[in-house]
Amino acid sequence: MTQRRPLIAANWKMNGSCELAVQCCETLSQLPASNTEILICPPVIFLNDFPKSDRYQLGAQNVSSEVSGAFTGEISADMLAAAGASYVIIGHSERRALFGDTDTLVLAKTKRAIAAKMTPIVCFGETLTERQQEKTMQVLAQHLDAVYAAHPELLQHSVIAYEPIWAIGTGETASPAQAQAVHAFIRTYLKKYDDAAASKVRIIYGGSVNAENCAALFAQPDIDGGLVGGASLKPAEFAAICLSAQDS
Ligand SMILES: O=C(CO)COP(=O)(O)O
Repeated sequence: MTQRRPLIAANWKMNGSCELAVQCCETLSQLPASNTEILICPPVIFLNDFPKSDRYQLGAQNVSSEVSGAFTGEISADMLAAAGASYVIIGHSERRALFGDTDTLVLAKTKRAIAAKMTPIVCFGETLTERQQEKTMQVLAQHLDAVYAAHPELLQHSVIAYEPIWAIGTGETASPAQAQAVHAFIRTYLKKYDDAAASKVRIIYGGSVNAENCAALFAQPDIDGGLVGGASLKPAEFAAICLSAQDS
């Protein structure tokens, strides 16, 4: 890791309970103070089950692209911020694949999050077929362009998550070298939008991160933390992952 502040984010997806929230707080509150930023993104219904703490921040897993109005089932950026979310995950591959989150929506949601003073964690990643066809960088470039080409000013307010779709929930992680190569590509590519912001932006890795494989990933120069799914539902393992980021 580098001079950029490490960020370890838990994406609970549609899992968890208020009991897990309580357990998670207790476990994280025992961690020694450090420079690592810890973030929990539970289903929004549980945001209020987390007591305020300087050990962790809270985030959401999605946000409406609209400000307010007749959008049944949606939650606006201002509402999430008022509920205590300081981050929001945008464009997760599950949203893109299952809920129609297009590049256009990802851009609109990113703008809304920033306008509400939240930090968007904007997710990008290739499918297995795209990787096998050696199209990873091309696909990423296209999706990065969709958000940042016309709006380079958004980059300084963003966190980027690289989540290869073939590594999500499969137990198959990108090797540290594979992940580093893509993170370095993303950082270099982003320099054309804003050189200073590209050096500073945190690029976190997601896809089967666990307590065993995290140290080698976090030791890579362009990997600034992790976006953790399954392993974040086990408080002790998530705490171990957070500790590992402190040591790297
Ligand atoms: O999608 C992810 C985080 O957003 C990764 O999920 P897993 O850690 O369960 O593979």
